[in-house]
Amino acid sequence: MKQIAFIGLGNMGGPMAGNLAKAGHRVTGFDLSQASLDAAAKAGVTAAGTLRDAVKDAEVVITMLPKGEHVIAVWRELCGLVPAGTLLIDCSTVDVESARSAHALAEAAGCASLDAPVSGGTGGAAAGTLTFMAGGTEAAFGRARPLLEAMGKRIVHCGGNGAGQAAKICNNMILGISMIAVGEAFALGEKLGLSHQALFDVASTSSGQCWSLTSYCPVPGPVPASPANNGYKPGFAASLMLKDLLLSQEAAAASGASTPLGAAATGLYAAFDKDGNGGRDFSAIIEMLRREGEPD
Ligand SMILES: NC(=O)c1ccc[n+]([C@@H]2O[C@H](COP(=O)([O-])OP(=O)(O)OC[C@H]3O[C@@H](n4cnc5c(N)ncnc54)[C@H](O)[C@@H]3O)[C@@H](O)[C@H]2O)c1
Repeated sequence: MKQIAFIGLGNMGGPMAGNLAKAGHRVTGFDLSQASLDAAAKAGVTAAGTLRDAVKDAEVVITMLPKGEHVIAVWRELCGLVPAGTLLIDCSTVDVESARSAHALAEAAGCASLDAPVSGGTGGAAAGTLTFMAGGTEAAFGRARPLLEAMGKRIVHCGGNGAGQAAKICNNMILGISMIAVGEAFALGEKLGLSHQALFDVASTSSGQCWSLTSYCPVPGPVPASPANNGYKPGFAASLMLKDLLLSQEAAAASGASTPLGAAATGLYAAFDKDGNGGRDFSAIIEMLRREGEPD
C-alpha cells in the first residue's frame, strides 16, 4: 500500500484516483475545483486544501491536468515540496517538450519521473481499463507499473523521457482523422438512402472497422454507449480533441513529418470549436460535416 498524492481530479483524474483508493492505496487529492474535490472524496480520496497538504508524506505524486503549462507549473511547485526519491507521474496529454521539461525539473530535484498519458476516455477511467503509454527510465517504469495497473489494463513502456506523449499524440491524430472519416461515411450514406444500422453492420465487420465506429459511433443507435445517444455530452470534448491535434501539428512541424490528413482534421476541429462546439463530444463533428454538404 502506497501513500499517493493525486493532483487534478477532473473527468479523468477523479475516477483514476478513486481506483487507486479502491486498490487499497492511501490517496490524498488536490484540485482547484471544490466540486471535483467533493466528487473524489465520495470515491475514497482524502481531499487536501493545498498542493502542499496533498503531497505531504507522499511516496508517489500523480498529475492529471489540462495542458503542458499546468503540468510545468504544478511540477515546479511540487519539486520544491517533496523529498528526493519521490516518484512523479504525469498522466495528462501534453506536448513532448513540456513532458521533457517536467522530467528535467524532477531530475534536478532528485526525483524519479514518468510521462504516462492514457487512452480509453472517461469510461475507461471509471472501469480501470485505460491504456497507459509511458516514457522514462526502466527503473521509474518498474516503480510505477503496479500503480498504473490499478487504473488500466494495458501498460506500454514506449521509450525514454517524452516517448509516452509522442505515442499519445500519434494515437490521437489517428483518432481525430478516423472520427471525421466515419462521420463523412455516415453523412454520405444518409444522402444515398442507407440506414445507419445497415452501414454500421457492414463497416463494423468489414475493412472500414475502427474504434471511432465500433465504440464511439457518431450517429445515435448502433452503439448504445456512444455519446451520440446522449445528446453528444462528453465523453471526450471537442476542445480536447483539437488540443491533441494541434500538438500533432506542432510535433510534425518540429520534426519535419508530413501529416496532410492530420492537418485537415485539425482545420475541421478548429472550425467546429470556433462555432461554439468545444464543450460537446468530439463525435458531434458529424453535424458540421453534414452541413458542409448543404447548399448555402
Ligand atoms: N476526457 C477524456 O476522455 C480524456 C482521455 C484521455 C486523456 N485526457 C487528457 O487528460 C487530461 C485531463 O483531462 P480531463 O478530461 O480530466 O480534464 P478536466 O478539465 O475534467 O480535469 C482537469 C482538472 O484539473 C484541475 N486543475 C487545473 N489546474 C490545476 C492546478 N493548478 N492544481 C490542481 N488542479 C488543477 C481542474 O480544476 C480540473 O478539475 C487532459 O490533458 C486531457 O487531454 C482526457
